Amino acid sequence: MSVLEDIVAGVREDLAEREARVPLDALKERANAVPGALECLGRLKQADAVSVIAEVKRSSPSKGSLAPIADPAALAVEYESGGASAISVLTEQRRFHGSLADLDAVRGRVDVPVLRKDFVVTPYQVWEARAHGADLVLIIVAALEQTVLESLVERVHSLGMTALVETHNLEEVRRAVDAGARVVGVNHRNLKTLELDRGLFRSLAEYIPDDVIKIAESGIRGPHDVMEMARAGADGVLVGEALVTDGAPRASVADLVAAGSHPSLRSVRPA
Ligand SMILES: O=P(O)(O)OC[C@@H](O)[C@@H](O)c1c[nH]c2ccccc12
Repeated sequence: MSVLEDIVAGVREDLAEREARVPLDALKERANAVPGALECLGRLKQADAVSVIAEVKRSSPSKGSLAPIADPAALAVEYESGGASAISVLTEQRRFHGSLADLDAVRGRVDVPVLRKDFVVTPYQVWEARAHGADLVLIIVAALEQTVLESLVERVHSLGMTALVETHNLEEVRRAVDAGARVVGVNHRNLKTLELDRGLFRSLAEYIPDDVIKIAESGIRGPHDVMEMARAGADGVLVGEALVTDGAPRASVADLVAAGSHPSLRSVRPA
């Protein structure tokens, strides 16, 4: 079993328990009662800037424990005041030590879009994301059959949210685009082997259509990497570890944001 399959198996078990507790109808009612999802496309693609999606992440299968993060909302507020375009919240429990309670806490304290970062395999989880105030939902191509992928992306969009469709190779980029993705992420980390390839975004970017927003994910260490991703065509970056481990999240986000609008990048951006 790959790491990804193992994680998804755990996610399905936890999901069955929640489905037994909160029936879909009740979830839908709650989803319809919360404020509508924020528009995300304009925030993720900005002229002369790289959007920074800053992540609340305690732990990961590749690195183990990263930071305790007793107050995820306080961290998210720091990210927001540093200039983050969106906040990513891991809600997977077994490997990443996240929860829907973290999502609720963050949603309650920031005004920027919030991403539910999990291993989404059924529509129930999409309703859950909306019911807990998410504006963006991560959908991982490698975890899904094409028909399921298409229906999940459609469900995310039909609930007014935006899907961040994550890929790891050319075939997955094509599948993401076919499924109607408006935002495609390239994850430098392979979720099946946990290996990191920082050159991956650069090699796949040209296959993502111009009208699709491009996000480089994982392994981004600092301003230098943000500039490199911008030169390779990234509209945004998704950063977790570097921000949760360095002790000055607001300043670190601000440094990444500044790097993304560095004057030297003007020549690489289409006018
Ligand atoms: O902590 P990093 O290396 O900056 O990575 C953040 C983010 O890209 C990573 O957490 C991630 C990207 N895609 C995922 C899918 C599932 C879980 C986690 C992820």
